[in-house]
Amino acid sequence: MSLQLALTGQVGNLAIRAQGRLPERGVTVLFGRSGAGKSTLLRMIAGLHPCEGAMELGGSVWLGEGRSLPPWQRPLGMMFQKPTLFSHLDVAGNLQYVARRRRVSDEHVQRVIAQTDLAPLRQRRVQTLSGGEAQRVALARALLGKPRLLLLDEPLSALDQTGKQMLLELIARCAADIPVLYVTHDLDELLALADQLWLMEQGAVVSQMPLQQALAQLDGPLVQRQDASAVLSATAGRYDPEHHLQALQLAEHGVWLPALKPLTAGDPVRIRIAARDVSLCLSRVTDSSILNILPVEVVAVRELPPGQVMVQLRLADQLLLARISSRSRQQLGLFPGQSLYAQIKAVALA
Ligand SMILES: Nc1ncnc2c1ncn2[C@@H]1O[C@H](COP(=O)(O)OP(=O)(O)OP(=O)(O)O)[C@@H](O)[C@H]1O
Repeated sequence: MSLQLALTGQVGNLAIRAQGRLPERGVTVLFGRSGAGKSTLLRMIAGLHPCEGAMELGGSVWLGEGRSLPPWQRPLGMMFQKPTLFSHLDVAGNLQYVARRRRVSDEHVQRVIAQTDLAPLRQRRVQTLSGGEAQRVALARALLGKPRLLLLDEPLSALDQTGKQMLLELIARCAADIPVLYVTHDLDELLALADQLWLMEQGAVVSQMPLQQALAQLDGPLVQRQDASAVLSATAGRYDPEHHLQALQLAEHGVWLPALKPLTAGDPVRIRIAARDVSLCLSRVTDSSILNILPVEVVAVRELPPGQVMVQLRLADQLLLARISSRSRQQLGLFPGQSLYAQIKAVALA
C-alpha cells in the first residue's frame, strides 16, 4: 500500500511543495539541510500542519475531495527526536495505555514487545531508560496501532552509536512490511537505511530516486561531499575469531572488515565505503598491509577542484567511488574502461 501525495503549504516564510508516491515498502529518506522544511512536510502528511492538495493511501483519501481526515484517523505511526512517554508509568504501562485506546489484542501487544526486544524492560520506569531504550518504547507504541505508514522525524539524533545501531536494524525490519518515511540531515543514517531518497531544498522536494541511483550521479549532491561514499550489497561469509575479522562476499570477491562477533553466514549486509578510503593501483600489490584489494573498472572521472578527482568504479555489477588527487590521476593515466585495483583498508570499514 503506497502513499500518494501532492501537497502545498507554508511555514513562516517558507513555501512547502511536494509531489510523489512512496514505494509500498522500504525506507524513503527525506534528506536535506536544516531548515529545508522536512519536519513540516512530515507534519503535513500526519495532518498536524495545515496544507492543501491531495493525499491518499491505498485508495483511502486523507486529503482532497473537500475533506481532510483528522490526524487520529490516519493509520500511521510517528516517532520524533525525543520520545514523549508517560513518566508515571513503566514500559508495560505506557504500551498498555496505547493498546487500550487503540483496542488491540493482548496477543498483538506481545508481538510488538517481541518485535522491539522490550520484554526485559517491561517493568522498568521510563526515567531509568537509556535514550535508545526509550526510543524503542516509542517505536513499539507507534507499531501498536498497526500503522500502514511510519513517519520518523530524526529518531536517532539524540542516541549513542550502540542505541543507533539497534534502532536502525529495527526500523529496517519494520520497513520490510510497511513504507517508512524517515527525516534526517545525517548522511550516515541516509546511507545505512535508505532505499529511496527524497531530496528537499528550500521547502520543495526536488528529486526522488533510489539511493543507488543518487550515489551514481557524479555531479549530484551526495557525491560532491567530502564524506561521499558508496553503498554496496554483500553477503556475510566466514568469521576469523583470531583476528576479529568478518568476511563478506561481494560478487565473486571477498572483503574483510573488523567485527567483534560473527554475522550469520549468508545474511545480506550493506557496506558503506567512503571514497577517501579507497586508493587505486595499476597492479595487484602483494606486500602491503591492505587486506582488501578488488579488481575494478573505471566508469567515469570527475574533477573536484582544487586538486582532487572523484573516480567512479565498477565492481562486478556495483559501483564504488575513489577520491584521489589530480596528481595521482595523472600518474595513473586514468581513462574510462581501464582495469585496475581498488585498495580498501579493513579498518576503514569498521
Ligand atoms: N511555527 C513556525 N513559525 C515560523 N517558522 C517556522 C515554524 N516552524 C518552523 N519554522 C521555520 O520553517 C523552516 C522549516 O522548518 P522545518 O523544521 O520544517 O525544517 P527541517 O528541514 O525539518 O529542519 P531540521 O533538519 O533542522 O529539523 C525553518 O526555517 C524553521 O525555522
